[in-house]
Amino acid sequence: MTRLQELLQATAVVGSFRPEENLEATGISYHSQKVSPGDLFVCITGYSTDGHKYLPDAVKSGAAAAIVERIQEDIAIPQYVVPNSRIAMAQLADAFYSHPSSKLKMIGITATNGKTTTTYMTNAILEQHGLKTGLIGTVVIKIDDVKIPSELTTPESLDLQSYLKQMVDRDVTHVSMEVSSAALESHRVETVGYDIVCFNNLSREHIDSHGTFEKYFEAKASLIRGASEHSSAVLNLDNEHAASLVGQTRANVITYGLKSTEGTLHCKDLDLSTGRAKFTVEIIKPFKGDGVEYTPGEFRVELRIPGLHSVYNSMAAIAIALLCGVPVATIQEALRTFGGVERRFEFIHEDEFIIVDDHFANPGNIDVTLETLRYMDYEQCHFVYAIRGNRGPIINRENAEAIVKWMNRLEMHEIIATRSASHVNKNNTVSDEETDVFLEVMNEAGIEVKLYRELPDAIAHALSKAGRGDLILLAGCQGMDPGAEIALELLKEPVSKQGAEG
Ligand SMILES: CC(=O)N[C@H]1[C@@H](OP(=O)(O)OP(=O)(O)OC[C@H]2O[C@@H](n3ccc(=O)[nH]c3=O)[C@H](O)[C@@H]2O)O[C@H](CO)[C@@H](O)[C@@H]1O[C@H](C)C(=O)N[C@@H](C)C(=O)N[C@H](CCC(=O)O)C(=O)O
Repeated sequence: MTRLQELLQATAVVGSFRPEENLEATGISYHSQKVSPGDLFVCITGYSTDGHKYLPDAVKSGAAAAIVERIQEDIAIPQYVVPNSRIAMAQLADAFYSHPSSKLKMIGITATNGKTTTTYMTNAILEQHGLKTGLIGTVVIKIDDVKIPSELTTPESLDLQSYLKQMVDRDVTHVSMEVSSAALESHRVETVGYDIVCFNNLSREHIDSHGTFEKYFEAKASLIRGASEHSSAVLNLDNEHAASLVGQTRANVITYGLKSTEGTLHCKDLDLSTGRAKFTVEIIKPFKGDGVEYTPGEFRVELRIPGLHSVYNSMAAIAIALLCGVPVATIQEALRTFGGVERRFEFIHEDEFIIVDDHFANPGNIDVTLETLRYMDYEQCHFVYAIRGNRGPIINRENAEAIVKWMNRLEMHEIIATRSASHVNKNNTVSDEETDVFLEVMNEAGIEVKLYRELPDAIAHALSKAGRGDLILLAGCQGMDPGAEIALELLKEPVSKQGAEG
């Protein structure tokens, strides 16, 4: 319980209605269905509805006072006016939970692709070092050994601060978290004091919610630009957007790159022939980590997970771990055993032929996945693609163009596609328009498309063609992701029939 007057010091109150001096807030809430008696209810003007409309419901559930952008005169509880409720909520939550991020080593990672893998890798290294860790991201919220399924990539500020408080209470010291552009734009991480921020890559995803690519970049860049002089910014020099931020932050900048040799860390002698990466990390410029001073030198790294994208993700995780003072031998061991995240270039079968499963969400992701094939030794690739649904034809055109670009480079002339809705969740159906734009791009490029109604038939076709040394790439299959499951099931029995095309 916190005295409301004290709590309100945390934010800029510009007006009030029926203010009360001695009120106590038992909690904070922003959804009318989650209000507990005595709560301070924050009315948020949302994208789809307006939280002010739900103030009567919140009062019925016992809200004692409200934060509003506009006074609701017909509601008799004390109301405090703020210019922006989302910012106010972030500030109030931070104060209510006693500023938990200031008691934790906070690592915030942003990127279009690889945020989940990079946070998982970072967390794996920190755990290998014997630290008590927290993890916040798309898949899970991990509070030491307690795991809670995630609803968003980056939680709403109130939930985030509550998780951080629970981490403090359980003696967690280091937190790796994914920071989405949506979260940055909607002030979810406004009051989080990051010790390390990282920007790995940027490509055209989520532009729909930001309007333009520039706005999307600006949202992501704000994580780096807003970092304090006491923090470190880890930037990928090979990505022009990340590199452009080098001179735009007060943070101590640590850079990495495969192509660029100008930065702090350089990845060289890269071997991707088995798909799994082996490389040397060269410390080019001296820098400081927690309790350690690094001088120029080098060390070898072997990843269990494949792909060029994993190399970039691991370079980010290595830079972060070094900044946290984790010994090189611990980093090497953690990365050698790190098993990866589901559906991120996941080897699901390795025998006479290989089957790789990948979520393939956007052009940036397609680029890194297909570029990995360029370095791998295999006979033929059988490419099964589940056309993306529910995101409109623009992203499907861009995805198709990215696929064509790489199919040409890889000299692949056939793609096995499916628009089956049975394999996607209810929010993710594939429209005719989305399918047509894909077929149009393939047709223009002279690529033969074997279009199957059902994913199992498409996979069965690939399996019937696969020979010794071949690679089957299962790509796409958004939603319930049973592509891998179907393939493994089909492998148990001889393929008797090919599916119905059409
Ligand atoms: C576009 C966006 O960011 N939307 C988020 C936003 O929703 P909103 O502003 O539309 O909220 P709203 O539905 O209009 O409601 C307004 C207010 O009324 C309240 N309300 C609403 C209904 C009701 O019955 N009672 C009630 O009190 C709501 O709690 C809210 O406070 O605020 C909500 C509450 O925090 C979020 O759940 C919601 O995320 C939605 C589900 C979402 O899909 N967000 C995506 C875009 C997102 O954030 N994605 C990123 C990942 C992107 C990436 O991978 O990079 C993420 O971090 O997850």
